[in-house]
Amino acid sequence: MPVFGTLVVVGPGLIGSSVLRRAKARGDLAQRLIAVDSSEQVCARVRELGIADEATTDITTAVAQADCVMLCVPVGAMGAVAATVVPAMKSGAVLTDVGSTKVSVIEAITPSLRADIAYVPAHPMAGTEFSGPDAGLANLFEDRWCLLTPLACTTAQSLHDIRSLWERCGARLREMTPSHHDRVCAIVSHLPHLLAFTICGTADHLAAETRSEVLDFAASGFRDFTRIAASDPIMWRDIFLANKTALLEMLGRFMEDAKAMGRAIEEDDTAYIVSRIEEGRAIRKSLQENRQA
Ligand SMILES: NC(=O)c1ccc[n+]([C@@H]2O[C@H](COP(=O)([O-])OP(=O)(O)OC[C@H]3O[C@@H](n4cnc5c(N)ncnc54)[C@H](O)[C@@H]3O)[C@@H](O)[C@H]2O)c1
Ligand SMILES: O=C(O)C(=O)C[C@]1(C(=O)O)C=C[C@@H](O)C=C1
Repeated sequence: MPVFGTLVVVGPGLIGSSVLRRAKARGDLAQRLIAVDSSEQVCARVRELGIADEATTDITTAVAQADCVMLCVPVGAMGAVAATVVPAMKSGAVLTDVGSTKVSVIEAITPSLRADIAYVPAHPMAGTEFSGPDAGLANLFEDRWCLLTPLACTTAQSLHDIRSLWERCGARLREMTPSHHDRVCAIVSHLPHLLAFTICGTADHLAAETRSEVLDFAASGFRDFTRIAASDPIMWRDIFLANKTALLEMLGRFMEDAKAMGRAIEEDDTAYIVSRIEEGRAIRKSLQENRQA
């Protein structure tokens, strides 16, 4: 039995097209799949890939047919998209989103909400450095966490249905408050991206200044940073600005710890250096045991 009659995915990029692929592959997420994108090129590609029953730029006509609308656009676009989508939705339908930040997305969407539309904010903690409809994978969410931040306007039925949808995508589910979500993601996702973009920039500037070949020797350690540094600039600009408070708090904590490591190196404090490295190794091991690495 499908969770929804018609599921409309707005923004069938990496995340949206992964949901569509999973829905096509299983057949029990929704009876009918509609992809909506502001780009006609993206819609044409979705049609070629055959991952939706319909792909259109006509957002209001599409969402009027939806039992569930899933917003998969960059977090900075969520408010404007919701302002167009919500008035056109039919009574009793469910609105959900996959944004990487929750407080700002909820604040942006809330002014458009209606009493007869249930809203379930969600965030699948899975992705890659690639974007667009070609980047999606039917198994992207397998064994990954999907974080849900239910609100007063999240009915029990809508929460149950969105939980079922993500379970059928293979995800593990956890519920938390939006502000807790943003602090957690600031440290495990947003700060690592900030560090990756920064270290690549620093190495690149050094190479330019010294006209040297430093980057030619960027083999394994540095290469691992370059994977996430290849991520989409618009998506990450939006996330950094949307989660400013939590991200700056984590950046401050990180800078204190990095300075402490610097002092330990300066002072040949071997015990401190070893204990921090051992902490890092223990975290990697626990992720592996939890099948997250
Ligand atoms: N990439 C990840 O690793 C990841 C993981 C979890 C959640 N997210 C979140 O999912 C969302 C989508 O990320 P993605 O990586 O799939 O992005 P993406 O760039 O692959 O896809 C976004 C799509 O939205 C479309 N779009 C943009 N503005 C639009 C608008 N106003 N109306 C209609 N369509 C519009 C774009 O044309 C594009 O096709 C973001 O909110 C992001 O924070 C991303
Ligand atoms: O694996 C990656 O490349 C990702 O960037 C995925 C990642 C993450 O940082 O873990 C990125 C943003 C999301 O909101 C969720 C997942």
